Amino acid sequence: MSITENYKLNLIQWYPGHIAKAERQLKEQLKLVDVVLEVRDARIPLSTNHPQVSEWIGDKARILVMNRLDMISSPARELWTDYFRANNEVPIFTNAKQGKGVNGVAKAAQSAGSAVNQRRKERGMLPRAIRAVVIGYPNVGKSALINRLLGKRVVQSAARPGVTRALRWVRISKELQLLDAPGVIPLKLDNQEAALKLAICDDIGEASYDNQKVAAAFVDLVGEMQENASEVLPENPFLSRYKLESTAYTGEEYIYALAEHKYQGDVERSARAILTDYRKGNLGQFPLEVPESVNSEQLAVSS
Ligand SMILES: Nc1nc2c(ncn2[C@@H]2O[C@H](COP(=O)(O)OP(=O)(O)OP(=O)(O)O)[C@@H](O)[C@H]2O)c(=O)[nH]1
Repeated sequence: MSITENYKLNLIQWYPGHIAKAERQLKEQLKLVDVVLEVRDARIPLSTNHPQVSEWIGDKARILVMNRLDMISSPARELWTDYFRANNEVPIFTNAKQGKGVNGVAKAAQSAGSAVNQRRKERGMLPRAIRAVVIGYPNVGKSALINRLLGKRVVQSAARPGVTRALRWVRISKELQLLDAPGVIPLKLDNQEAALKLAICDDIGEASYDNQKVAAAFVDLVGEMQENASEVLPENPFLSRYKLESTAYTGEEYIYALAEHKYQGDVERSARAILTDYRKGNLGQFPLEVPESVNSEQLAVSS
């Protein structure tokens, strides 16, 4: 049985009308640009990939940005780099909060868009600035990336998922323009394994899930990763943080045991602490997905 089935998780956030509207807005934004900067959460590169994005982008140039570099380990980064290279993609890893890797994104956008000016030249037209848009799932760091590309804080960047609004062109350089409003990719939650990881990473609205179930599933997921992909994890994240060994418990039992051990029996507090600690990096820096041989689907399936 999979972890999500085990906890009867049914994570749903967006209404169909809301999804259709977000999709329409995204397609409008995509029509305006030469280059698409697609931001994913480096902790969950597959779960922050919407299966229809490639179709929506069509033949426009795409730069794949793996944000939250600071939240994964170096072996995880290497595994993902190799995985994407094998698929003919060169991901750019960024920490948009601190600006790391962001210059590389601007350079890549400019060179990816240079074909536009080549075509204009062939038609006897003058070159123009390359137009780009940042797109991605809610809360992956789109606004933070735009702000860093601009070098100042003009786009609201919030810890709350889904805080994004109206359209304007902004100049990054003489050669590069950006839509100041990021394109929000509607969450695809019919894959519950992916939805669980989005919830753990706070890339989904909090109202839509039960902290205790999600935290319990997270503990189980980490346990499976310790068995299958230990090279990307710290040795014993829960023991180090809470002085309470996790391996003897199921995720659900652990939430209760931790509540007794540290939070006067308050299970909700225990669950929230675990999720917050992962999101803040207090359990160490590690991803929830690794590619290929130890791939995420396998990790999500318990015996
Ligand atoms: N640790 C870390 N935090 C980041 C990084 N990038 C963004 N953040 C933080 O993540 C939160 C969400 O970032 P935003 O830039 O608002 O994300 P967004 O994708 O624009 O979100 P929506 O507007 O909800 O679609 C903010 O608290 C940022 O400071 C990063 O690389 N590392």
